[in-house]
Parts: sequence; C-alpha cells; structure tokens
Amino acid sequence: MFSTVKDDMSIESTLISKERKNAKFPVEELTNVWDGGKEETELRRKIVKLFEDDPVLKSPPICTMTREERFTKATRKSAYIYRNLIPNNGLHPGSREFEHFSRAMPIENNLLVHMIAFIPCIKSFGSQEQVAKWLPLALNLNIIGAYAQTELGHGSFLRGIETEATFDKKTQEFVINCPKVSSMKWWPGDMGLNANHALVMANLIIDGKEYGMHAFIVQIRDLSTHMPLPGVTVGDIGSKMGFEAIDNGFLYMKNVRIPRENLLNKNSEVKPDGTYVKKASDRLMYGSMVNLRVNLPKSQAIDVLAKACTIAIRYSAVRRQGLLNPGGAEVAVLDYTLQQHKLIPQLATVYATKFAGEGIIKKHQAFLQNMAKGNISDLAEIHALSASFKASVSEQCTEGVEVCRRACGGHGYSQASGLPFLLCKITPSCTYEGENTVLYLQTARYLVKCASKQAADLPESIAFLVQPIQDMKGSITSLDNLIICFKNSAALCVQGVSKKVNEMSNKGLAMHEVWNKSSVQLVKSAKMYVMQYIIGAFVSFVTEVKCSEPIKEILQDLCCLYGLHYINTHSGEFLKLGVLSAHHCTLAEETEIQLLEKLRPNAVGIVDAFDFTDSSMESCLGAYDGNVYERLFDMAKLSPLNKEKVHQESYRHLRPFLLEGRDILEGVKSKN
Ligand SMILES: CCCCC/C=C/C(=O)SCCNC(=O)CCNC(=O)[C@H](O)C(C)(C)COP(=O)(O)OP(=O)(O)OC[C@H]1O[C@@H](n2cnc3c(N)ncnc32)[C@H](O)[C@@H]1OP(=O)(O)O
Ligand SMILES: Cc1cc2nc3c(=O)[nH]c(=O)nc-3n(C[C@H](O)[C@H](O)[C@H](O)COP(=O)(O)OP(=O)(O)OC[C@H]3O[C@@H](n4cnc5c(N)ncnc54)[C@H](O)[C@@H]3O)c2cc1C
Repeated sequence: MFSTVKDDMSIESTLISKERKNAKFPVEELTNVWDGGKEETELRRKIVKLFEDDPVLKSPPICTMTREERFTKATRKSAYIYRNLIPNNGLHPGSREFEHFSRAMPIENNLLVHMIAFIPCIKSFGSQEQVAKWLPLALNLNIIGAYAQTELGHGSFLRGIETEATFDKKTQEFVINCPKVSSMKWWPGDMGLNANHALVMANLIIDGKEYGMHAFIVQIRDLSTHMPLPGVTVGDIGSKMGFEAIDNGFLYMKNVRIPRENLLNKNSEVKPDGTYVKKASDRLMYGSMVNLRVNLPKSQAIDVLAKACTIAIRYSAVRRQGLLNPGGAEVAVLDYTLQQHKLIPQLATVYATKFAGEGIIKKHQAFLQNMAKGNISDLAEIHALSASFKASVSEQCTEGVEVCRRACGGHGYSQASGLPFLLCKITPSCTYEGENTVLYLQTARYLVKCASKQAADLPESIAFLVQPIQDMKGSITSLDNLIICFKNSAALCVQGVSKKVNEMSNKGLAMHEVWNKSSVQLVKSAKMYVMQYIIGAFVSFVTEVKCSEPIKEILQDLCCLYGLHYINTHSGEFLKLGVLSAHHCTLAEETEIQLLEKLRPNAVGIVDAFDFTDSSMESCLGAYDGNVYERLFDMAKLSPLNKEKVHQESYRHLRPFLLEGRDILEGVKSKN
C-alpha cells in the first residue's frame, strides 16, 4: 500500500559506523567483563541464538498488537519455552545456562511468576516430601502456580492480610476464605487466566487461635477443563500501565477446602490433632521476598536501563539537530554537553548497580548455605541490604529510563522507539516485591538498631556506622575518597536520625509517633546507606577486575562519574551533613563535566558492549545499523490503522463535514 522510501546508504548508518571506528577500547573485551568472562559471553550468545533462531518464537512487533494478542502470543511462547526449548536444550533451572535465558527471552512472555516465585516458594517453604511431590509437576507445567499474597485491601502491611485458612480437624482440611471484598487476592501475575494453582498466603487459624501468615498450595482450576473450582472466583484485573501480556489476577475464595498436607510445612506444621509445631523463625516466612529482591533487579531493572541507554545513545549519535559552530554542519545531539549529562550518568548507573547486585547475590547465596546448616544470624543484615538495594535500583533505573526516553525528543514518545514499553515495564519495579518507601523504612529500622550498638557487635559491613568519621586525603574525585564521602554521609545520617528518635522517645512520645515524625530522615538514611554500599562494591570491582588498561580506565571513569553525579544532584545533603564543602562541590561538578567529555567518544562502544540484539529491543531508534528514519517509516506502515487507504470509520463520521467543506470550497471556486 505504501511505496518504499530508501536511501542507498543513509547518513545515519555512516555516522554510527564512524562512532564505532572512533571508539578507543576493544568492545568485545568489555562485553566479556560485563558477562563475567569470555566463556560466559559465548554461552550467553549460544542461548540468545537458540531463542532468536526459533521460528515458534517469532511474532509481530508488540506495538502493533492488541492486549488480547499480546497475552495469547506470550502464553503460546512461554509454554513452548518452558516445556520444549529449555528442557530439550539442557537449560536446567539453577544452571549457568538458565541464568542467561532471561536476557534471551522474547520481549514479552508470561508464566514468569510461576517460574520465579511459585517454584522457589515450593523449594523454600516445602518439606522434602512436599518438594518431591510439587516441584516436578510445576517444572513440567503440569501445574501452573501464582504467588498470591497481596489483597485488594493490603499489600505492604502483611500482618493486615485477611484471607483465612481455618483448620478443620474432622476432615483434616484447611478451609480457605476471603471474608470481605477487600480480602480478595489482587495483582498476582499469571493468576487471572493461566494458573490452576496458587501459593496462597493466609492467616492460619486453629481452634479460633490465629497463628499469622502461612503458605498454602490451593488448586483453583480443574486440571481437565481449566474451569474455576467450586468456591473460586478468579479472573484478570484488567488493563494496566504495562505488563499487558501478563494476566495479573483476582482470586476470591469462599469455603475452598484443601488437604492438611497443602500447608507448606518446612518451617511450621499443623499435626492431625491441631497441634501447631513451629520449626524455624517466623521471619523465614518473608524469605521468598528477600530472594526476589536479591535476584529480580538485574533482569527487571538494570537490563531495562541498559536497553534504554543503548537506544538513547545510539539514536543521539545519529540524530543531528542544530549547530555547535556557527556556520558549521549540524551536529549529533550527543555532542551537546547537556545531552551527555543526561545519558552518560545512566550508563554509569547500569554498571554500578550490576556489579553491586552481584555482590548481594553472593552474600545471599552464603546466607542460604548457612541457613541450610541452621544458622540465620545474617538474616537481618541481608534483609536490610536487599530491601534498600531493590528500592534504590528500581528507583534509579526507572528515573534513568525516563531520562533516556525524554532525551530522544518526540520520537521517544513513539512506541516504535521501544522506550515507552521499557518505561512501563520498569515503573512497577518500584512497587512490586515491596513498595520502595516501605522497604527503605525496613532498612532504616535495622540501621537505627545498629546505631545503638558497639562496632564489635555489628557485622563488618555495618560497623562504620558507629566508628569515627574518616578524613579524606587529597581530591574528592579519587575513588577512595568517594567511598569515604559516602560512608561518612551514611554514618552521619543514621546517627542524626537515631539521635532524633532517642530524643523524642526520651521526651515520652510513643514509638510509633516518633517513627512517623522521623520517617523522612529515616528514608534518607537508608538511601545513603545503600548508596555507600553500591559505590563501595563498584570501586572494589573496578579495582580487582582483570582487564586491559583502556577497559580499566573506562570502568574507573564510570565509577567516578557515578559517585560524582550523585553528589552533584544531591549536593545540599552533603553540604548539610558537613561532609563536603562548597569548594568540594564545585570541583565535583567540574570533574563530572570533564568525565562526560572523556567518555563521549566511547559512548556508542560502551552500549554496543551490552550486546543486545535488535530483536531483543524492538526499537527503531536503537537498532545496531542506526537507520532510524527508514525503520520509523517501516514501523508506521505496520500500524493496524493503516491497513486500508481509507479508514471506513473515520470516513463515516467525518463525511458529512467533508461534503459540506467540499460544497463551500466548490462554491468559492465557482464565484471566482
Ligand atoms: C517480573 C515481575 C514479577 C513481579 C512479581 C511480584 C511479586 C510481588 O510483588 S509479591 C508481593 C510482595 N510484597 C511485599 O514485598 C510486601 C512488603 N511488606 C513486607 O515485607 C512486610 O509486611 C513488612 C516487613 C513491611 C511489614 O512490616 P512490619 O509490620 O513492621 O513487620 P513485621 O512485624 O511483620 O516484622 C518485623 C520484623 O521482621 C523483620 N522482617 C521483615 N521483613 C523481613 C524479611 N523479608 N526478611 C527477614 N526479616 C524481615 C523486620 O526486620 C522486623 O525485625 P525486628 O526489627 O527484629 O523486629
Ligand atoms: C505489576 C505488578 C505485579 C505484581 N505481582 C504480584 C504478585 O505476583 N503477587 C503478589 O502477591 N503481589 C503482586 N503485586 C502487588 C505488590 O506486591 C503490591 O502492590 C506492593 O507490595 C505494594 O502494596 P500496595 O499496593 O498495598 O501499596 P500500599 O502499601 O497501599 O502503598 C500506597 C502508598 O502508601 C505508602 N505506605 C504504605 N505503608 C507505609 C508505611 N508504613 N509508611 C509510609 N508509607 C507507607 C506507600 O509508600 C505508597 O506510597 C504486584 C504489583 C504490581 C504493580
């Protein structure tokens, strides 16, 4: 229907090729550093290829599909991936190969909550027999489960959840009930249409006594007809800002009976006579959330910002708008210092959070190993760190994606850029797995407790909070001094708010009021604490990584930029705490600008090193060849609204006015 408009060799693809020639470092080596070694890059590429070459996984661009089509295609692909592609290629969950597959997954998929929440919960809350029964069924998709914790009325305050599981001694069953409309489970992914089971978090009640939140496996749909079982009302909650391929659902249960064995009973058990046996700390009930807070940021936030950076930086290198030299040629917008100031710090955020996140994953794995031996002494520390890390990373990356989107001007508003999709994908990461404010407050609760202890009684990573403030020697821009600056700031924030809390409570104010009145400073303390962790982890990585000098220099520059950008955007906080002087702040600003200029020639190379395939981004602005205008036109042609030369509905509604217009214009013509 549309004629083809093509340039033989577009100026844009020439520009991006030039950028690549000008890069001053070996891109492939940076990819290897990003992946964690050459072998990992090879393995990841093998898996990506497996997914990219598979005809079953091909589908039209998502911006041309309705919600219904997106859900249908995502379900078809996910069923195929989990049932055929993964097992047939030996991608066993837990293997290194499996780690790479989220990067290789089609741009939209579902059954994710089944894989990342339902299955891990069976493993962490189930006894050996329960794991042996449920795990193979879940892995084979013989049963599909949701993680049903949040209710219409309660998400954050888990002690407030209302769904009840009442033990019926006579029948040896639990009776599951949502007493009110507000008790209905609401939001769980995969639950609305696909799941036939749910891991339901409910208040356990035995002989009228409440025992708090426990995990139950509840069958919600018939396995042969997929019809909801008696007592179950289940469905999709409707259209959302994003996640359109996922059936986030509602689940209302009225007198749904499940066998006694369906209480996942690794940590606590109900005996046939109704005796409640507690086998481990209540806190382990929250373990599934720690697991997700540790492991989700990489795929759901950091990789998302990495894609947005790839799109915005490649586009900014080919988008020419305006002049830098009067009378000269138009320049790429990436040559403007202000454009660099928007985008290059986002790149630094990607690197900082990725390497800091790897540190947390290792800490969590060590915690799990200790837990298996019965030692959970590090639980409070890993909870505090993972809560604020999830909050900070989701916040920084979400803000970063919006910066990237706006940095692409008008085209950033088009779905064809891929950026609105990424923004809608990343935004809820600030809410799910614990709303960010609520998580920062959890971290602050731990930090305030720590502030009243002696250094010797604290974990090594926290002791600095109560130790003397360190002096910075030399320039604020050295990596060592950045660590000192952030550690001092975190310590002073925590000490300051702890003092306020103590003073208010000494004056007789009730603790809950003290807490509410201090909450602004509490959240600030948690943010500064996790920033010192991220900076410290990034500096350690940069110092220890084995790589060539040019790569080391880029990583050092990104590390310094990350710290300085944060200081420059929060200078008031550092000045108020007395950690930095006005002179320090001026130097920090000048150094940031110098770093932007230094990193600019390598910017396209750095995003190339992320090694995203074009099909994993679905972006007309971010494709490798830089042919942005042809791609935008080609994508517009695919718009379902362009199927016919004349859209019948538009013609039908506007026709009377058009005819009037025609008569007026023809009358004017005949008069003349
Ligand atoms: C691809 C996309 C997939 C998306 C999938 C999304 C899934 C979801 O969103 S699932 C739902 C996630 N929901 C949440 O994360 C809920 C957030 N709320 C909470 O975590 C808790 O309710 C709370 C901790 C905020 C409750 O606070 P509070 O009422 O003060 O707490 P408690 O009295 O129940 O317990 C306090 C005590 O417990 C410690 N603690 C809290 N959480 C944990 C934890 N995860 N691990 C270990 N310990 C924990 C807390 O530190 C307190 O300890 P003490 O200070 O020693 O008393
Ligand atoms: C895309 C998506 C997927 C999800 N998937 C799942 C899933 O699979 N399973 C599941 O169970 N849930 C899921 N959820 C639900 C999610 O976990 C909750 O929405 C989340 O925990 C926040 O709870 P809430 O919605 O009740 O927010 P609220 O707690 O009501 O938050 C509203 C406001 O109140 C503030 N607030 C709340 N408590 C405090 C406090 N103590 N102090 C200060 N301020 C406070 C918050 O900061 C926020 O500004 C999903 C949500 C989304 C958006």
